[in-house]
Order: sequence, then structure tokens, then C-alpha cells
Amino acid sequence: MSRAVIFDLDGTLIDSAPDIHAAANRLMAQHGFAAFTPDETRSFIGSGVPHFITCCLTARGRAGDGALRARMIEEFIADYETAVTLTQVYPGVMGALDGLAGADLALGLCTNKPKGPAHAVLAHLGLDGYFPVIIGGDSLTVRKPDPAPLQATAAALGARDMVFVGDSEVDAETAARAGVPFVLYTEGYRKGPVERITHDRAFSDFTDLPGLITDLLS
Ligand SMILES: O=C(O)COP(=O)(O)O
Ligand SMILES: [Mg+2]
Repeated sequence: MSRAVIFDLDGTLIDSAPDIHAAANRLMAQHGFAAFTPDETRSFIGSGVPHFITCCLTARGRAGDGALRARMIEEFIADYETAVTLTQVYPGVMGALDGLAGADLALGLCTNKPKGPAHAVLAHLGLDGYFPVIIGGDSLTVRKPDPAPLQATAAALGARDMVFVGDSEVDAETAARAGVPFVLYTEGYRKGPVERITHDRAFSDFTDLPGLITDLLS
């Protein structure tokens, strides 16, 4: 199969910010730090766990503590595997994935979430069967916005023509650096306005996605 649609995960297919917020506050409490608001932790999402923990420590004035950071990354990832109960699939996602798979498009996932937690939440939500290829934030030595994870996902799918669907500035930069068309989901965790994010198409309702993709790949 040579045509593929590759998806980001957090803020694109699933609203996982409530679980990430809860896990972050468990970790902060364990280390005696004050809790974050949901908006604060949402603003830390998008560049993977090491960056997320750096944001948490920077906000509490402890950015320079490398040993603490390393310990907290490990503890966060361990907790993250079971932090799935507050996460919801965005409306219309299953129907859109069924439509795309039925149109003979290969589906892949390219996320900065570590592979273990990504598999766990996909299985919990019944989404795991859709993606034969999943590249996570710890699959390679680099993460998005480096183009390598997206290129690795495409290579593993055997895709020649593809589209990347994501919610963030990081995803837009990844697609641009890989030379792949980018479709922006506007209801996720972007940090700035839609007009400031380079994209080929944008959508806010998953029922519109199969049509957009068919149009872009034709
Ligand atoms: O884990 C993150 O920081 C973001 O994950 P995503 O790449 O699926 O949006
Ligand atoms: Mg995302």
C-alpha cells in the first residue's frame, strides 16, 4: 500500500490532557511541589516527557537539578502507563478512521508520547487495532519536530504518498521538515492561533477529515 495517513496522538485523536494533568500532580505532590492547573500542564504537552518534566521543574524554580529531573522522568513514565481512565477519544475519530481504512489508506501513528503509554491508552480506548505502525517519543534517539520519526513511520508503512494529521506547532514543523502535507486539528493543544501554524488544511470536526484527505492525496 503506498498511500498513508499518519496521525499524532495527544490532542489529535485523544484528549489525554486530564490524565497527564493528574499524573503530573501526583508526581509534584510526591516531591513536595505545588500542583498545576489543567491549563498549565496542557501548555507543557507536545514535545515529549523530558521536555514536559523540564517545564514542570522550571515552573517551580528547579530547572537546574539534573538528578531530580532524571528521577522524575522515570517516575512519570512508570505512572503514565496506567494513566488512561480520564482520557477520551475526540468525537468522530472512530468513524473517520474506519472511513480512511476503508478507502485503502494505511494508517500510522507518530507521537512524542512514549511507546508504552501510547499502546496502553490506545488499547484502553479500543483504538489499537487501527495502527500497524506506531513510532513513539522513545522509539528513536530524536523526537518531533525532528522529521526522522515521521519518516520512520512512513517507511515502516511502505508509504510513498502521505499526509500528517496533528494538533500542534511541533507537528506542523515536523511535517514541513519532512516535506509532507500537514492537516491541522484545531481543537487540540496548539499554543497559538490557527493562522500562525503552517498547514495545508485545517478541520475541527472529524467527520470532515476523510474528505479533506481524499482531496489532498488525489
Ligand atoms: O507527549 C507529548 O508531549 C505529546 O504527544 P503527541 O506528540 O502525541 O502530541
Ligand atoms: Mg499532539
